[in-house]
Amino acid sequence: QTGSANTNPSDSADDEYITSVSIGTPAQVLPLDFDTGSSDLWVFSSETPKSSASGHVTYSPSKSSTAKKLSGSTWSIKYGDKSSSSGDVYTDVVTIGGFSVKTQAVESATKVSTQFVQDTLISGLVGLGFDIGNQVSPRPQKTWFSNAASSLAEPLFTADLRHQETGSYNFGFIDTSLAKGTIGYTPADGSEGYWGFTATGYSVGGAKLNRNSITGIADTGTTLLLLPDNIVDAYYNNVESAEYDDSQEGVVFDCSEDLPSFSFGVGGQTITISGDLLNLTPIEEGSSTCFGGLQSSSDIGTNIFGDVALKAALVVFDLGNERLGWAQK
Ligand SMILES: CSC[C@H](NC(=O)[C@H](Cc1ccccc1)NC(=O)N1CCOCC1)C(=O)N[C@@H](CC1CCCCC1)[C@@H](O)C(=O)OC(C)C
Repeated sequence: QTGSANTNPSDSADDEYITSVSIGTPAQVLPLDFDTGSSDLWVFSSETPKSSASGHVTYSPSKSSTAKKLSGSTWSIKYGDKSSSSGDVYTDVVTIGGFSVKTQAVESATKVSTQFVQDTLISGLVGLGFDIGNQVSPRPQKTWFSNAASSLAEPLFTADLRHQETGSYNFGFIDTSLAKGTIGYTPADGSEGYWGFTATGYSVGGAKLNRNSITGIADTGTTLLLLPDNIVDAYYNNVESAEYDDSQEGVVFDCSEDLPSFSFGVGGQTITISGDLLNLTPIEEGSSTCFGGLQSSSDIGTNIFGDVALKAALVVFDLGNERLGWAQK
């Protein structure tokens, strides 16, 4: 068996990607953000304070004949951007891209931080990280993918995120036609709950790849490509108008500048992110100053190959073989 779900950028900056998920009987369809950087499936629900839930699609377990309360279980989660949520837990049928998991832990939010209240485009997250990262207590729950894996044709999923167009999350199969290049595989380290891996080097503007290990995570839930300062500086030294903007907390530049590409080596392949993918968006509507898709990882403590990098590739999250595959798109 397999599953295939379309995913769409939330806004003109591709800030996040939205995928429709069906929960319960009859199906309640919610727009969720698939996040390989976390391992909890949680939703805005009938238990979320009305003031916080305003403008959001919500899940009502009481309206689902297959919902069951997981009594005594609670959850609480905090993300890299300091947003947070918490609540209690139900199990219900969850269908993604036509594939159903009958008894999936659906974490219902009784509290959500301001960022989530304001982001009315999503009603929660589907964590696609490793089960060890799940935040339900006293008994951690499995992710949707972990529950699905044993029934899928192959225990893997692919992410095909695209700039300002519809992409896909495919489960149980690899559609190689989505990629131009060969898929290069490298070991994935799930010990922290994320999809960790090591890139073998980088280059700017199509120059020869210099060799230096960059250890980081493949994270569909992070907008940017976040790398060490020395690499960020090496890139922006080629962008004449680039400067650090304190209020934007990142490097900005003239929107009119042609940006060089950025490449990194992984699994014996070279993934090249085109210059236009590295211009994220004007800092404000109509501004001629733009915000860079490549920024420093120094205040996070880990390098993150987020959506800006993932948009350049077809990425295979291969749980069965504990490896990540990358192919140029
Ligand atoms: C350095 S880690 C920062 C990362 N967040 C982000 O990347 C958020 C995602 C977002 C987009 C739109 C609206 C709201 C939030 N974007 C962000 O901080 N941006 C500021 C810079 O300009 C680009 C947008 C993050 O916390 N990712 C979470 C998932 C994320 C999904 C959206 C809701 C908030 C939580 C997760 O992947 C995570 O914590 O990863 C860990 C391993 C770092």
